[in-house]
Amino acid sequence: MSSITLALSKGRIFEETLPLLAAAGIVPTDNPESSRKLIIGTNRPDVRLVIVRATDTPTYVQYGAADLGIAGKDVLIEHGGAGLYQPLDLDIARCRLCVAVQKGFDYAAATRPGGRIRVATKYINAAKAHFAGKGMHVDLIKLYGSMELAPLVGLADAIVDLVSTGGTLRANNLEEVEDIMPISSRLIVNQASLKLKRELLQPVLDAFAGAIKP
Ligand SMILES: Nc1ncnc2c1ncn2[C@@H]1O[C@H](COP(=O)(O)OP(=O)(O)OP(=O)(O)O)[C@@H](O)[C@H]1O
Ligand SMILES: O=P(O)(O)OC[C@H]1O[C@H](OP(=O)(O)OP(=O)(O)O)[C@H](O)[C@@H]1O
Repeated sequence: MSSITLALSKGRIFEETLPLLAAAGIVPTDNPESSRKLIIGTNRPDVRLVIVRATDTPTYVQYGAADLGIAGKDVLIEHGGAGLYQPLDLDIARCRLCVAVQKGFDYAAATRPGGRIRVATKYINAAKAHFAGKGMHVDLIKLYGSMELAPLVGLADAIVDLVSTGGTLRANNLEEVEDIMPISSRLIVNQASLKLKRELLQPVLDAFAGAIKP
């Protein structure tokens, strides 16, 4: 029997995907927050979930280890999108990619022509494209999390990070100085799976499309 595997990350993407799964008649048998299982069954014998790190989701789908998955646009930009079909913006896990600095830092002066700043980020590709678009040279420092700390301890002048409520920036005496782009999560599908398993995948894609909040 043919079956489909959906790659999801724990936390906000899993939580916000539950209603979409329900619309497709799919109910997970375990909650990854309380279970240590990485492969989770569903009420449907032909559908299973694999629980991966958010940044790994496109890789599982690209290589066909999962037929489909849900990943943030931020993650997709860094991955590059090779081998992936991206049919739907699910409009979940919404936030925005921003440049932020410590309050009081003169970003306008530091970014004048000829200026050079150090920028810490997990989002190297997106940051590179943003500053290249402004015609600026920046020194990028790759971090894997807690970017907000970098300007506070002199590691960088600015960060490129995700902002939602702004609470994390405020708590760390930082302020947003540039809005780069809105971010939400997209459905991604392995291109070969879409051809070979269309009969199983299409109803799931259609149900997700119908369940997206207007
Ligand atoms: N504060 C936020 N509000 C809304 N959406 C967010 C927020 N932070 C991140 N996201 C979105 O949710 C996705 C998953 O975020 P999550 O925090 O679960 O993983 P992560 O910790 O960024 O990734 P990893 O575990 O691989 O380091 C991100 O890729 C982004 O698109
Ligand atoms: O504007 P806010 O509402 O404060 O949200 C912004 C924070 O959310 C994300 O972190 P997340 O909560 O995912 O933590 P993690 O990256 O360490 O998992 C992001 O990296 C910011 O730190």
